[in-house]
Amino acid sequence: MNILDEIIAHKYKEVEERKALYPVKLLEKSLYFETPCLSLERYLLRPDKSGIIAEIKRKSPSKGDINPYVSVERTSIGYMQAGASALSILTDSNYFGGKNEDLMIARKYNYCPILRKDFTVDEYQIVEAKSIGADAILLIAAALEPERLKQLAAFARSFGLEVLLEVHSQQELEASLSEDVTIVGVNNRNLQTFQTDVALSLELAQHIPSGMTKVSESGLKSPKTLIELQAAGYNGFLIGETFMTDGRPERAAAEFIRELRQLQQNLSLASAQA
Ligand SMILES: O=C(O)c1ccccc1NCC(=O)[C@H](O)[C@H](O)COP(=O)(O)O
Repeated sequence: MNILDEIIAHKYKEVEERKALYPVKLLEKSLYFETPCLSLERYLLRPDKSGIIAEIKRKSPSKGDINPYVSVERTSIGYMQAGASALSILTDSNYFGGKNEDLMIARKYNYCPILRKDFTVDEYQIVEAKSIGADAILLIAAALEPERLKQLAAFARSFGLEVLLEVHSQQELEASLSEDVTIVGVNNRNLQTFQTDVALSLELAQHIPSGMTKVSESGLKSPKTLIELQAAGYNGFLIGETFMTDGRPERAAAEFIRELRQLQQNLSLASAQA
């Protein structure tokens, strides 16, 4: 069994337990339930922003502990002050050390789109995502049958949540697209080997229908790589480890974004002179 299959099998059990503990009616009483969502897609396309979705990730199956005692309040505020476009909060506890409260803290302190990064397999988790203040959810093509994925995407949209569809191949992409998906993420991490390779994003870019917002996910370590991805049509960049392995993730993000802006400025100067 690969790690994704293991995570998904565990998630089905976890969701059944949560349904018994916190019935949907209880979730619907949340403070955030009636609040309109902020559009992740719109923020990723804003020219004044970096396109970076900065992630809070305490641990992972590939790396073990990364930053287990991170302050979500300080880091999320710092990420946004550094120029991130949005936040990604891992709420899976068993494999990533996250919790719903992390997202609720990020929501309390930031006015920006928040992606609930979890392994969504059931409508219950979508109601939960909305109730804790998320603006978007992740649906992973490798974890769901295409028809099931489309049902969940439609359900998410009915709550105003946007969907980031995560794919690893052209086949997954073609099988999972629907009118409810406008943001496609290519995950550069091979979940069998845990190796990351940005070449996958560069290769799949041409197969993502125009009009979709493209996000490259995982293993993004340098601003130069983002410049290359931008040239291939990517507007969004999901970054976790590169920031979280620094004792001060928000400082790492600020340095990264400063360097990115400098590279972008050099490029536009060069093209103006040409
Ligand atoms: O990160 C892992 O080890 C992992 C293993 C199995 C499923 C998902 C996994 N990661 C989740 C993510 O998608 C990443 O946290 C996200 O794309 C950011 O990646 P990175 O910048 O490399 O931390």
